[in-house]
Amino acid sequence: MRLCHNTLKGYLQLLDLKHKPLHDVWLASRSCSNQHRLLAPGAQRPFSIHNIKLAYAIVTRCAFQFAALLWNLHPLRVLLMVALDLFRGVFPAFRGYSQALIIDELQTLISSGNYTWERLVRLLLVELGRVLVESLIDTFATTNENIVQNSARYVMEYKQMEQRVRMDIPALSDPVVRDLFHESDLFVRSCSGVSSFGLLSPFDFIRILSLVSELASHALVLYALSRTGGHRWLLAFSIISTVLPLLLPWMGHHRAYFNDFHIHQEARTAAKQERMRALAHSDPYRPEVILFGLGPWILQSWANARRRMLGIEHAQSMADMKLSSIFLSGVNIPGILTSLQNIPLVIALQSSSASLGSLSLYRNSVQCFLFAARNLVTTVQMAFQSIFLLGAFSAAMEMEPRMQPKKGFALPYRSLPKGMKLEARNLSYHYPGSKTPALSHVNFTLEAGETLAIVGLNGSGKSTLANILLRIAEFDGGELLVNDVDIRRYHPTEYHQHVTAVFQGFSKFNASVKENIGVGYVPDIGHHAAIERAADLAGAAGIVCSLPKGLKTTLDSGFDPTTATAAPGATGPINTGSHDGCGGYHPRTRHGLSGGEWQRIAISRAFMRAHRPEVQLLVFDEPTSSLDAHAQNRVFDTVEKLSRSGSGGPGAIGTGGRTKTVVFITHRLSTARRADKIAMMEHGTITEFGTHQELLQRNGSYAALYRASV
Ligand SMILES: Nc1ncnc2c1ncn2[C@@H]1O[C@H](COP(=O)(O)OP(=O)(O)OP(=O)(O)O)[C@@H](O)[C@H]1O
Repeated sequence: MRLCHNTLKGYLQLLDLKHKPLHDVWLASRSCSNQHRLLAPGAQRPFSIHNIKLAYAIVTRCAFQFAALLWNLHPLRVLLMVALDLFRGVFPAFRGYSQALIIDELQTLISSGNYTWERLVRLLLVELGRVLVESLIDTFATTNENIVQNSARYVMEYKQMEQRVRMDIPALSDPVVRDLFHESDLFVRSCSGVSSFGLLSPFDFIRILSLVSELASHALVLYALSRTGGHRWLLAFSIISTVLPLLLPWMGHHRAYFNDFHIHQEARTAAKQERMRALAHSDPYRPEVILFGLGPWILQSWANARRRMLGIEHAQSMADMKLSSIFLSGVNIPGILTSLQNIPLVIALQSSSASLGSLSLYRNSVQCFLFAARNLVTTVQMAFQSIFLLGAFSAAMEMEPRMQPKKGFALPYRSLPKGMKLEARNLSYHYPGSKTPALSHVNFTLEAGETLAIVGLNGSGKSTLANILLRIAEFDGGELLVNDVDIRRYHPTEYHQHVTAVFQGFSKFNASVKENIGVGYVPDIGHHAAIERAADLAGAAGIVCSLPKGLKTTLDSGFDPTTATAAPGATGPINTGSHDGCGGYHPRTRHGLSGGEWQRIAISRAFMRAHRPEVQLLVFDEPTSSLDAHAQNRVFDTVEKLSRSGSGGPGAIGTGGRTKTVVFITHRLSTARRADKIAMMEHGTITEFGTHQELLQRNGSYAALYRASV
């Protein structure tokens, strides 16, 4: 009755898992015995009943999709791959049989003294043919498998990147989502055998088939031999002595490896060690490392982390030693048991009429069985871990960006002729994990075509407000109406086509000037004229002309994510290089730019699309903080022209009526005077809002206005 109850409970749990979102099943596999903690992303899951149930739930939901993905790539090749893997499994048994026939023939030759070589030569030729066919099939199977594997990796990498670029900031700022993508990435990389689990691959599932067929073929040979020889006890002895060495390392072996505390401590220490190593190797950080004399501190911190790491590794190995006992690890028990397998052979040789060939086949089969069984255990362990990564991959593919409107709620963007109308009502926003709000009850209305300057102290929420207006971040309270429609009803991708911006922390790419500017409007990235026009509007034409290769000059951002060799603010050109396909090396020069020059490149990027008729909102977050007074005025004059229609038809700029709304963020009240309206921000809220004149009247003077903002 009790058993029945437990079975029912287990079944209901499985049913429950079946209905849980895949993401939740994957997350459950990361739970530790300490309920408040999760296993680090990429950590191995313990082999427990709970995890086996989770693995089963993942396999039943994802294996078919994964198989379908492979099938859709190359149906014939996949079929061939599975068939050949099954077929290759029986090769070792064939090999043993063929070699046993040769040994038997040799034994007959020697014992009978009848030297007719004809049959032996025939057997040798057959063996040669077998080796040839085996290696041909092996080569074909490996090539076929590589093609399937590479295609699968291509498709999965593509899907993974597609999801990555689809995700918005609210989704990616969730640490669980970041971990999910991390494990999904491990799964994709594991397709070519590269992952934190070692030589793991989703193709391990297929390798299991091959190992099972190998085991079955050896078992069949052993069964046939022991039946004809009549020595079943020999077979039993061989099996026990074969299986025991496999079981020994497992006996009483709860590895410290799976200890939650050790996993977390190890992950933290490894991260610290890696941070210090990166700091020592990185050139972008070099000026501050030198200036602040960070060398000894880096060394000390790295050494502490390294020593702690070695301590953890030592503690783990001691725990392993304790569990499997010093005696067992000191004496080569598996070796002794393997040599014990020779005993039945010697007895059989003396007591029966068994031939030398059949005994050698017997010995070979036992050895191969042992080897294949060991491989199977390792492969199953790997495949078990792979299942959770597969779960992460499939769950990541199901993720939806958080800012996407639900079906039925979405509306197409509605344009107004004069630009974008913005209306914030009690807008509030908390950064994830932050106790104090970055924005709190922000209220303002900006009519279409008006210019708004947002002024405030550091940390008052200006950039956060800009990101919300640009639909980069999602607010968590209040309302934001764009052209009288709730902004959450617009699809972010569509909305972004109607805005352009210069971010305070704009991107600097290690790429040509052309690409650095052209990404502002990708359809025109190849049009030199469009890029030159944008650079000219931003006052960057002179910079481009002075560069050695003009628009084609490769810029140095000061940060290289792959090699981390470039220095920030480098005054001279830096040499990096690229390898050609023929083993040659071409040194490539990257050109550094000053802070103000980079800022003009970023403004050019925003100007690539600012003139386009569909663009209705221009947001500039501290666009001129590094520019001299002359350049600053020039940029603001251009922004003014860009926000008005010209006489040259749609897209022309000039002095006509307003067609775009402009929001710029500044610390300077003198700059803010250029705007139609000024918003003074303090502690995440707007304390003053109105025209320049209104604010002056309310506060009396600039000084009072400034004090009001402080
Ligand atoms: N990613 C983040 N996570 C948590 N808090 C953040 C994050 N970014 C900004 N904040 C906090 O939100 C508040 C507003 O930041 P915001 O960048 O909007 O200020 P700002 O007015 O633009 O400042 P500055 O003039 O220095 O650019 C600050 O208190 C800041 O510490």
